[in-house]
Order: sequence, then C-alpha cells, then structure tokens
Amino acid sequence: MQIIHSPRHLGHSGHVELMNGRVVPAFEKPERVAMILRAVGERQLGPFVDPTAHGLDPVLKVHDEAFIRFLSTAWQQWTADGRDFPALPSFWKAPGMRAIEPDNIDGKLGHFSFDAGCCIVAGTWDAVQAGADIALTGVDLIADGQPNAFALCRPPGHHAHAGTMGGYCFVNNAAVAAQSFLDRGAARVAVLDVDYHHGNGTQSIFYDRPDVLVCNIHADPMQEFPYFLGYADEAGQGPGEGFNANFPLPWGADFEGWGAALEAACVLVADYAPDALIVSLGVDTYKDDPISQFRLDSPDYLKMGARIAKLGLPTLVVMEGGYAVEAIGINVANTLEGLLQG
Ligand SMILES: NCCCNCCCCCS
Ligand SMILES: [Zn+2]
Repeated sequence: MQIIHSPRHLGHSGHVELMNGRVVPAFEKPERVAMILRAVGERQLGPFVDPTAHGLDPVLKVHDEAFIRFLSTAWQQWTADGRDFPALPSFWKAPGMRAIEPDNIDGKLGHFSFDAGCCIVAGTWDAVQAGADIALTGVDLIADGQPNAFALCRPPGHHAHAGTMGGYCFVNNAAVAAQSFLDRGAARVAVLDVDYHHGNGTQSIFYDRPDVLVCNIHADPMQEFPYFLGYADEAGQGPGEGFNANFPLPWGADFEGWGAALEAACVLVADYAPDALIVSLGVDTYKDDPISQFRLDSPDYLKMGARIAKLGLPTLVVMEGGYAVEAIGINVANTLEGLLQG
C-alpha cells in the first residue's frame, strides 16, 4: 500500500483550542503523524510517497471560493494588527443574523467557522494545502491502477463544510478526493466515515447528490460533537435522498455494537456498487482516546480493516481523527494491515 504523506503538516503546530471553557494546547498535534509513520514503517506496510501538487482547482470543486480565499489570507489578516499568537474564532452568527462576510478578521473567523476548534497559525494554510494534495495523490494512484492507498492527511477534514471550518478541519480532504474520483470518470463513489465523530462536513457537501454515498458510524450527536448533525433520520435530500446513512451509537459502544453498524454500512456500500471507496479513518473510537467515549481496542481495527477489504473495492484511506497519541500508530497500522490481508 502506498503511504502518502508530507512534512509540511508540521507547519500546523503550536495551535490551541477552546476545550471545557479553557484555551489548551490542541489535541490534534503533530506527533500524531510521527507515531503513525513509525508504526506503518515498522510493519513495512508500504512505500512512502510524496504528494504531487494539484493546485486549488480540485479543492474549489467542493469548497466555496470565498472560504478558500479566507483560509489563504487569514493569518496575514490576523497578524496585520500585531497579533502574533494563534487565531481562534470567538464570534458567531445566530439564526436571524446575516450570513455576510465582514471586513474584520474576527468577523471573518466567525463567519467561516462553526466552533473554536479550528485554530490558525502561520503554517496552517500550507499544511492544509499539502493535506489536499496528499488525498488527491491517493486518487491518482488508485485511478492509475493501485488497489488501495493511504493518504496520511493532517489536519483532518471531515468536519469541514463547503464554506465552513470546524472540529480541527479546514479543507475536506475526503470530499476533495471523492470529487476527484468522479472527475476522473467514476460514476459513483462511497465514503465510509469510521471516525468517532460524525463527518458533518462530508455529509453536508454531498447531501443532495446521488453520485456519492456517505455512510457515518459515530457517537450519537445528541450526546457528542458535532451535536447539530449526524442523526439517524438524515437520509439525504432531493436527488440525494437515500444516499446518506448515519449510524449513531451511544457512549460506551464497543466493537460488538460498533461492528454491527459497520456490517450494516458495508451492506449499503456493496449494494451501491461504487467505482471507488474512501474510508475516512479516525481512530478516536479507541477506548483510551482522551476526547472520546467509545471502547474499541487495538485488535478491533484489524477486524475493521478486514471487513472493509471484503468489499473488494479500490480503496483510498484518508486520515481523520485519533488523539490517543501513544496508540494511534498501532490502531492505524492495524486497520491498514487488516485491509491488506483482507
Ligand atoms: N466535548 C467535545 C469537544 C469536541 N471538540 C472537537 C472535536 C473534533 C474531532 C475531530 S475528528
Ligand atoms: Zn473525530
């Protein structure tokens, strides 16, 4: 399996987040990538590949131009009046207020975000661009005949909407990849999001489209972030009706319950018969994840990978969440190994 990654993710360092009412060092930290690289290297799961540059056109196929312009200029605008510390949104619009982009950078930060988990520092935008290139390079490899690839993206992307960042996510790498598969001739693409948190961004981007099936297995949003999307009754709308499936699970879910949801999601994917499968791989389902409440253990990720392999589809694995840094490498490597051994 080709493992695509870039050291440019390191530019997204020193960032913070607002957690439990306090500004703390971000849980989405650079060490996550080092631990994954070490684990997949030790297992010799595949060659490491550098991403090729794809520019912003593929990103602009799923993201709004004003949002991407904001991401590319936010740090300059934030520091223009002397602030040399990480940028966080603080002000958001309530229903009934106007969805207008202010001139003021603090207003822009709120206009283009849905939480205070998307911190911008000097190297964030470069890291985000590299993440999109990593996912797109994975598409290239699979479109050119590879059976699978692993896009080791950082920062993650599945919470990012077409015009909104949040949940540590800026550009939706999985959504960019799905659109790229379609642009290269795929008729149908399935996205299976196994991150602990609902991939609200990916769902939202494809919600009214039948050419991308989005399946999410995640913590019940009645209890857990992102709270305001990810309910079981969200089945798609208009032409997309029937092409979105959510499998919310209660806190404390272990692989017995989680695996049953995976089975149901895999049946939907098989019936959809996509030309390619994208797995949004978050391993924050792990029992010791610091911000999550599921109970999966490391051997379960071997079973997860093996079940996905049984679909027999060209598969692009896109890295999303997972914050138990000491175990993230083992859990990602187990998922990939399960996928490869199928
Ligand atoms: N108490 C819930 C805080 C959630 N904070 C954002 C989590 C983003 C996960 C990305 S996979
Ligand atoms: Zn997550």
